[in-house]
Amino acid sequence: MYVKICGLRTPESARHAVRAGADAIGVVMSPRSPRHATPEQARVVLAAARSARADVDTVLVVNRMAAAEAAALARDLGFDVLQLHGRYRAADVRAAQELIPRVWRATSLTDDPALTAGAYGEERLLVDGAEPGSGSTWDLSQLDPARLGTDWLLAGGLSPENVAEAIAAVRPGGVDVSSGVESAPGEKDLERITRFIAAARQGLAPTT
Ligand SMILES: O=C(O)c1ccccc1N[C@@H]1O[C@H](COP(=O)(O)O)[C@@H](O)[C@H]1O
Repeated sequence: MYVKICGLRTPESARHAVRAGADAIGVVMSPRSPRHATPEQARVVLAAARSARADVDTVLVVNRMAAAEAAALARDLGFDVLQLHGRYRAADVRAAQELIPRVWRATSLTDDPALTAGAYGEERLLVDGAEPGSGSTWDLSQLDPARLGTDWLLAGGLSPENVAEAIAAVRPGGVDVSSGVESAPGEKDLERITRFIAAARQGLAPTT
């Protein structure tokens, strides 16, 4: 099970997430998010994550930013992957891939009821709730995993307490969390990060 811990802004939280076993770490650059990072914070987080494990996937997460602008930002800051939230077209994904080949498309059943993995040429599809980064859960029973293959990522309101159940329900290739591993908006809780990764990997509900 591939695990991404998102919304990191400090070197301590980045190192911790990677040492605890995260496959990917995310930095959010979206001014309305409580996790919005500056370019300098992004550089520090990337260096810390890579010092813990050189081959960790580093992901720039943006919301409704022009795709070419986001791709240039991801390339210039040295991210491995660009995660696009918003209503993009296949042409936007292709344009972004000219600058950074690894692009993940994040969408929801609300924005894209006919969800199909790879439909826009993205490396990975991330299926989220309707409000990215809100921590809100959504109705997984509305999803038809048969359309999604095996490599898609599930997000939206996941936490150490519910991730095992969510995985059992829809069998994603990976999971992504932001709010659910925080003690307050934008404040990562290292113990919750450890518990989330363990629960996702073991498929067991963790004890509190
Ligand atoms: O985390 C954010 O603040 C954020 C802001 C804007 C776009 C995406 C964001 N995060 C991504 O949202 C989902 C789920 O987040 P949560 O666990 O429900 O808080 C996840 O893909 C994050 O990468």
